[in-house]
Amino acid sequence: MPLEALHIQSVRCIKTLDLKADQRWNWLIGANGAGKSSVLEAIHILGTGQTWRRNPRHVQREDDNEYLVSAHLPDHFLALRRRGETREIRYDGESLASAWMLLDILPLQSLHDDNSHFVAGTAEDRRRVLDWGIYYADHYYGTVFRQYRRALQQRNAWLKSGYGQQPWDDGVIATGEEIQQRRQAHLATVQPEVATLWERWSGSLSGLSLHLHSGWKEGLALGDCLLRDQEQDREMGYTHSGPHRANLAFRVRGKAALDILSRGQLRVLGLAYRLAQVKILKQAGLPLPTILIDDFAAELDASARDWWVKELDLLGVQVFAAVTAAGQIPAAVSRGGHFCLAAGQLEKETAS
Ligand SMILES: Nc1ncnc2c1ncn2[C@@H]1O[C@H](COP(=O)(O)OP(=O)(O)OP(=O)(O)O)[C@@H](O)[C@H]1O
Repeated sequence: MPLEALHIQSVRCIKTLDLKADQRWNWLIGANGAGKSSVLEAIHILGTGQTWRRNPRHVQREDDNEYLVSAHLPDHFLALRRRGETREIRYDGESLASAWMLLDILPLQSLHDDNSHFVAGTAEDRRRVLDWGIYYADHYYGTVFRQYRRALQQRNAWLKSGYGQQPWDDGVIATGEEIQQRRQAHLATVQPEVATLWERWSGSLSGLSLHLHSGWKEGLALGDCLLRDQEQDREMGYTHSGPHRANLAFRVRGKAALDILSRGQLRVLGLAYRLAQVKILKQAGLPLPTILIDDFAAELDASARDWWVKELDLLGVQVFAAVTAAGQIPAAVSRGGHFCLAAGQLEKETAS
């Protein structure tokens, strides 16, 4: 569901900002500190209820005591207001009970910092990216994921306190094994698409493979692992094995991508993965996300930028991308909205 218009109030350096969005390409242009990431983060907050790993209190503009982000979507209006610890989300005037619902109202694929460099990031970064794709491709995944999280929280609370009767592990085991199966099934679909996209860009660097480590000892059932590690888990006060410890490894010709690719190549590989996630949604006729790209040009040469925007253009998605100068925008996609920012304000808005 593309954004049609956006209103931001008191987010980071932005006092108030209104923009009319293009259905496809929206370029945020400005020097360092101009407020480009602040616009992208405001959209991210509206679509997820969460900030970009910052302390939520620092998102609010200094000297203001609440912030607001709202958007017109086709036939709908979505608004999120936060004052201190209180957050209110309204969809067509009705209060939303849970921020989870935002994920389906305004699907977003956010590419920023660790999310953009997730191939070289932490296992948690890669799990988050992996789960994002499965959430949108597999309708039941979100439910299983939440059930697992709840069961794991109960188990960990018991491990920490040591009081009362141990909760049954059945819930953790059943949902944990199911998460692993769904992740594997999803990767089987994504892998050929990633390989095709990667080879289209890299040419000679073929032989890409993805490997999912379940998060518990290979060859053992999750239940057996939990039983085996029970004493250790009690000593440490948390559960060592399960899909919350899974990892996704990228290999090129049998070697860890991290060891043989350059920073720029690692970013392209990550982007190929993110493009493949959207491609399989498109093939399945599912709603496509709006793509938020912070620091579009970082570590990419002109040919990598051209490759990326061409692939995004083929997908037909709405994009918001930040660049420090208009010259970084590839000619093929220089159409759309150009929003020039300085000191948190929109200085010039042009549309073609
Ligand atoms: N809570 C806040 N209140 C006021 N200003 C803030 C707040 N948080 C951050 N800022 C300021 O907002 C400005 C814009 O930051 P932002 O990250 O949006 O810039 P940017 O245009 O993305 O820059 P870059 O190209 O360097 O990434 C910075 O000068 C920052 O110090």
